[in-house]
Amino acid sequence: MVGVEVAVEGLTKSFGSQRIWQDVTLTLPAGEVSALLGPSGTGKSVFLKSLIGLLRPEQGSIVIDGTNILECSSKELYEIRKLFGVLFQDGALFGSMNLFDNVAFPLREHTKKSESDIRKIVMEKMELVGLLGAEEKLPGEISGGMRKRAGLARALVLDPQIILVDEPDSGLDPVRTTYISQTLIDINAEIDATILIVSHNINLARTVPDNIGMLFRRHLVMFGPREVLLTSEEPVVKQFLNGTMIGPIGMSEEKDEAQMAQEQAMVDAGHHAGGVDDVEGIVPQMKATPGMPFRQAVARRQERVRHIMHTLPPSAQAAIQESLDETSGNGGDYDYAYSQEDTQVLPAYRGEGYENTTHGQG
Ligand SMILES: Nc1ncnc2c1ncn2[C@@H]1O[C@H](COP(=O)(O)OP(=O)(O)OP(=O)(O)O)[C@@H](O)[C@H]1O
Repeated sequence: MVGVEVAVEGLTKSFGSQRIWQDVTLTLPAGEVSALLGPSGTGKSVFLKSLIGLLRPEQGSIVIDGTNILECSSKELYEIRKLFGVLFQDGALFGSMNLFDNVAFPLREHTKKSESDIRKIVMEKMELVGLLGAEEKLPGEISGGMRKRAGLARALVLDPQIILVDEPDSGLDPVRTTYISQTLIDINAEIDATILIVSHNINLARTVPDNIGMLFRRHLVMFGPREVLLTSEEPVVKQFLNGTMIGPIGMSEEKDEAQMAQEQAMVDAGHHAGGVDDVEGIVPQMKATPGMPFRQAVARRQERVRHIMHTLPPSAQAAIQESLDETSGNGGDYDYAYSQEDTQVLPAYRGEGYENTTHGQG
């Protein structure tokens, strides 16, 4: 079963007189992984909360499984919400419950499953996120990365068709961020859920999603196949992807012309603009861990993108054509990104944070 599509049209949200974003239109393709990027404060979390009906945009529609959740009854909304699994930034665990009970919570709340069935499901999800053995721990006793993975396990127990993830990288080091990214890709391979990740992590944006969108200055700058954003010449997109100070994104507010000119002059005079050196173009997308099912979303997306190819900018078309050529050459088989040695890192990592993990001896 492939996850369901989420179709957003003309969505506008304000708090009082503060407009957060307006006229946002995008479709999360069924069963694919999408990411929504944007500088801090552009309303990514507000967008995510709107999709599950926790916040109510004043205009537009959000159609999920044939139902516009902005117009439906609360009973219908309740049913639609059951399709979702949500991972909030801090994992949103109950501090007084151990990880097992936290993960079991939605099952006890929303199903009539027996305790032995619940145990089976909980242990399966704990294994998927690499937390087997930590069931008895309290959220306060584990690292932020483990809490996130426990939150992810809990988001998965009702077999969601849509998974929303709010900043999976917040508070994690780059390596842990990559592991959680890998877990999300593996989950997509395994259950074919529609996934939306909200983030401002550049590495994650470059390597994880099939589709990318970006919010800036109260508008959706773009949304489409990853190649469109990753090859974009749009100044705000280029600045974001390279993390430099040069461009329209400022420290707090948007910059004015005078400030941009002043910063450009400093850089011209040899001042480092920060960020990495210009990374151009596209790096390969993460693949499911060897041993996981083949990620069906890849072929589905290729088929979909083939049909809209002529509507995309030339640079994106060229990048897509290149990836199509690569995969058609060997009968649609993708070579694995990880060597045998790399995969052996995983079990060791899975013991991360347990008290009896042996540490190096200096
Ligand atoms: N319930 C609320 N009531 C009033 N204003 C809110 C509410 N929730 C969010 N906001 C405002 O909406 C704006 C966008 O916030 P949001 O958290 O969605 O940004 P974000 O893009 O997710 O930022 P970050 O990347 O820093 O997490 C902020 O100005 C925030 O103050």
